Amino acid sequence: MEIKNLSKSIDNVKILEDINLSIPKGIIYGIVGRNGSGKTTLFRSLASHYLLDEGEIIINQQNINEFPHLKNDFFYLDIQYQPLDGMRLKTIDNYFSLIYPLFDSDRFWSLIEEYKIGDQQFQKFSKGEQCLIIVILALCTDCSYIILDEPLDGLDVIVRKQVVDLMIDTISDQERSIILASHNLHELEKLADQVAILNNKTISTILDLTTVKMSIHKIQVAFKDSNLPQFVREAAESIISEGRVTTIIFDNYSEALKQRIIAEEPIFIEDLPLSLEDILVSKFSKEKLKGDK
Ligand SMILES: Nc1ncnc2c1ncn2[C@@H]1O[C@H](COP(=O)(O)OP(=O)(O)OP(=O)(O)O)[C@@H](O)[C@H]1O
Repeated sequence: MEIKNLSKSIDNVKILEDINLSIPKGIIYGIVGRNGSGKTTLFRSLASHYLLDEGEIIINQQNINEFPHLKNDFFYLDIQYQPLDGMRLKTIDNYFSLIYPLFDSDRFWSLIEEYKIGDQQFQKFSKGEQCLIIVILALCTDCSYIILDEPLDGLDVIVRKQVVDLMIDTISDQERSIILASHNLHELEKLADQVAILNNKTISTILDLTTVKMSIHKIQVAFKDSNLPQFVREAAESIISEGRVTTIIFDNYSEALKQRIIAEEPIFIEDLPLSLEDILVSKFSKEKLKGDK
């Protein structure tokens, strides 16, 4: 799917401006943004709940406005409008079978049984159970693009794992993609293949996490006299010191650089796991860091 130059205003206020994204099949694509940055507006635009002011959405080289059947390729339940409240599972099954002619009812009931979900009106299920049901519903449609708004928000570790397993199952045939919003970077770093940052009404950065994680490196180091060698300062993207211990993020870390640091005889040097937050720091902090030196 290609999103080209998408812009959207609500009540004459520009919410999204010139969004460009390319979302391949078979991946989990994260959209990160602060509260109010426009994630839900983007999702409503993709799901054709909103008309676009400008731009186009292209699937297989076809504009979805010119080929309206392609709009059925998006799964998006706008839970702010509580679309399933009042429905029991049987009604939900009937409803989805009506909307999506290829809805797989057998699979729906077998997953409901597998995840031991009882039968009651949708609004009476816990948040985690509601989330599981929504992901199960998405999985049982034939939609290629499954949009989930904060799917793991507030779930305990067990339900979170169940939802994540279902998501991975969903994309495993390489025929579908999951597009999910989050403001929780830790959540996305384990899950998403690519992440787009929504900031100031537009996509400010797109990160391919697999590639990025190979080049960015985080270490903790301490030197006897607390002073960092100048070459380390110059190579670093981010430096945070607490007493003698300094945490450093490098873009383009190499074995040669590591050996050069070791040659300075630090008291200790240790590799640290890299988080998505570190990646963002490394991408955005260079200017600030230079100013601090
Ligand atoms: N129907 C509406 N009428 C007026 N303003 C709206 C409407 N929907 C969204 N907005 C405004 O658009 C901006 C983006 O809202 P949106 O819900 O898309 O953000 P979000 O990134 O999903 O936020 P959150 O992370 O808090 O869910 C906000 O400033 C919001 O007030």
